[in-house]
Amino acid sequence: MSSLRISTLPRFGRDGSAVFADGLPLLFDPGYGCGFGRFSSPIESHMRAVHCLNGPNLNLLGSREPELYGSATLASIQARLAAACESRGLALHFRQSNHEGDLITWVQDAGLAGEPIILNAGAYTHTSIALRDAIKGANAKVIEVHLSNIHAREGFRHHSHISPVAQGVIFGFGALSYSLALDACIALATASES
Ligand SMILES: O=C1C[C@@](O)(C(=O)O)C[C@@H](O)[C@@H]1O
Repeated sequence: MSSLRISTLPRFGRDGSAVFADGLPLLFDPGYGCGFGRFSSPIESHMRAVHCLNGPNLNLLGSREPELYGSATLASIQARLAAACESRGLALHFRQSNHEGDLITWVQDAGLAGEPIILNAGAYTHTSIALRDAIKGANAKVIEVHLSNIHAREGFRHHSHISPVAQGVIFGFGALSYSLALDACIALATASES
């Protein structure tokens, strides 16, 4: 799996100079091989994989309270993220479980591997101190997502145990929340390495 490059990859001519598919040459190299001529700053990230973890009842998306969660199924969200990841050379580990312990194990594994997580913990968002501790304990980089606007709903959904240990939170955009979270993951990884 190649590392992420938010650009076309250059080809190398016989003389060793780099040229993009559109004919533009590599204009500068800041010393670590990721300076592309059309950009003023390095734009390479070494992020190789993204985890998308989904909690209880999200397997029912599509038929579950569509007025709140929309008509997209979890499989269609997975397909959309997989295509976006593939086009960027990233592996996607997409999982769903109705069991808190599964989510904790997956968060630990991704966190210890240094790989970012897009996390929709479902109702565990509002109840699970154990999940919060897993994020903190494994130093996991988490972007919390929700399909619905949890702050426009019942009071018990307004508190999240995840938010204080997340890098950021995206909610209220339906299935688009996931795509926005992936963009945020990539932007954060890119920024942290430039
Ligand atoms: O299961 C869910 C879905 C949810 O996480 C969302 O994506 O909007 C919001 C939670 O409050 C709820 O328990």
